[in-house]
Amino acid sequence: MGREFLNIFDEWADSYDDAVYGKDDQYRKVFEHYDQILHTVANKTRGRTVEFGIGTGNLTFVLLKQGVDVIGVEPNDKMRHIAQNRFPELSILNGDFLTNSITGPIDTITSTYAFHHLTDGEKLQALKQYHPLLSEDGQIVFADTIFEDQSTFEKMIIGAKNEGYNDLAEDLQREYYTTIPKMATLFDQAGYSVSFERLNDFVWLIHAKRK
Ligand SMILES: C[S@@+](CC[C@H](N)C(=O)[O-])C[C@H]1O[C@@H](n2cnc3c(N)ncnc32)[C@H](O)[C@@H]1O
Repeated sequence: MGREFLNIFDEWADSYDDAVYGKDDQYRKVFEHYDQILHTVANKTRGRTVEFGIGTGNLTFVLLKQGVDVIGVEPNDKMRHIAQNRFPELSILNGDFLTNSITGPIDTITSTYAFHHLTDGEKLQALKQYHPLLSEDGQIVFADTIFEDQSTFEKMIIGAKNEGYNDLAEDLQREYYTTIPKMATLFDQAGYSVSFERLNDFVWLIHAKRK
């Protein structure tokens, strides 16, 4: 479940790092301040940490540099091999947000640019699944594309089309991007208090603690 977009990363794996560092016009705004976003997430991360959807390992790199005890989880074979070659010593599991062999206690669950691969129903399921695995002061620190409300979301799709960014417009309509009010409800229903902080025009920091 939540694995329906994995084939996109078979194609994207080799050029993914070019996109995050501004070489793909369509995604320039999505990845604006990418390194700063990774550092914002890493600076909030502490203790035994699980990172989902590590991709080529860019957040992982920052976490390891900061001495964080991290376990990576990545379902796409190509992405996982890139990351494993980059960090031969690191434990990187073949799993996803919902199906994995992670056991608690975990102090931080983190992820960047990946939680939108789950439907809102699956997001709720994942958040409920993590609750008993988190230590008493455990936390979730995500950065992902999310919109203030439905009308902002629709304007971003129209904006992408007007710019001729058809891949981006298609992506925004294909994957499971959600809105802040909906995400806040999901965290509340799963037993967390949550806060949001804007990191660029598309991406917000989502920081949650067990209630
Ligand atoms: C846009 S990339 C983000 C990579 C990296 N976290 C970053 O910030 O650059 C999304 C990653 O999420 C992974 N992914 C896709 N579906 C997933 C799922 N259901 N559970 C966990 N990871 C998933 C993809 O394989 C890909 O590596």
